[in-house]
Amino acid sequence: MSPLLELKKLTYQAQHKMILDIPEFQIETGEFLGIMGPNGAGKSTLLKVLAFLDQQTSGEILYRGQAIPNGNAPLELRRKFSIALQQSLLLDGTVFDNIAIGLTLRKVSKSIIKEKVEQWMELFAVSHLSKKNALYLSGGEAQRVNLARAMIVEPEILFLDEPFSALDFPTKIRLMEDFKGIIEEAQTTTVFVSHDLMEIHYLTTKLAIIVNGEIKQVGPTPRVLEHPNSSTVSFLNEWKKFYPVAR
Ligand SMILES: Nc1ncnc2c1ncn2[C@@H]1O[C@H](COP(=O)(O)OP(=O)(O)OP(=O)(O)O)[C@@H](O)[C@H]1O
Repeated sequence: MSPLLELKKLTYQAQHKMILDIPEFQIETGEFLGIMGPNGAGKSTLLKVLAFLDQQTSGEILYRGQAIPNGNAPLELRRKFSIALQQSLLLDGTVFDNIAIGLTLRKVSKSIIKEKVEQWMELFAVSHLSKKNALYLSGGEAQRVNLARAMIVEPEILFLDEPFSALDFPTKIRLMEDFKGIIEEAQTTTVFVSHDLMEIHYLTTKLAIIVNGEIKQVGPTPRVLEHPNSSTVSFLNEWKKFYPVAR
């Protein structure tokens, strides 16, 4: 069976600089892929290219074995993807309306929208905030609403760019626990950019380490963390001094 998404000979250049150079890479259905690497390594750029929010300079992206024309991913395909960023980018309106937006755009009936929003508000423990203006939420509440908004459309792939990084530690832990249960239940394929080894260790099943725009190591998360290769060992060992998941 073809991978869900596949990159072939992909490059991304900006201002004559090579930002990404990925000869091949696959994302399989159901995996929770972590992307980790130093500042400026190309993680967010890779996420944007994978989600068809930005165009590669050369190479191909295949969805279920079919090459997608660069810069012309059909709306039908883009609607299978959801993205949540570090900044929740909520709109001036109620929590209910913010979570509903993906369904409203898809012209889903009001009764189904109500049913689904209530279901997702409950899963993310924000039902009590339903009528509150989303611009006045705390950071943790806003990120719960952001994730509910991304999940309500039941995406085939969920793309996350550091969604927990601005949260204080207890808020982060509580949301990560809830989120992990939700993703496991929904079995959503997830691509997760993070700086934080604790988040990566707790959430992901597969880990790609990117340095200078190249994927230097990829494999099951425990294996990568326990057996860094010569290109990733210095990056991972710095982290492991403070978060000793494996030596
Ligand atoms: N459109 C652009 N024009 C110029 N440079 C760019 C552009 N897009 C990305 N870059 C550069 O590409 C490199 C990778 O950026 P990117 O944001 O993908 O890295 P990152 O790994 O997500 O970084 P961080 O961990 O700091 O968020 C950076 O040096 C950035 O300045």
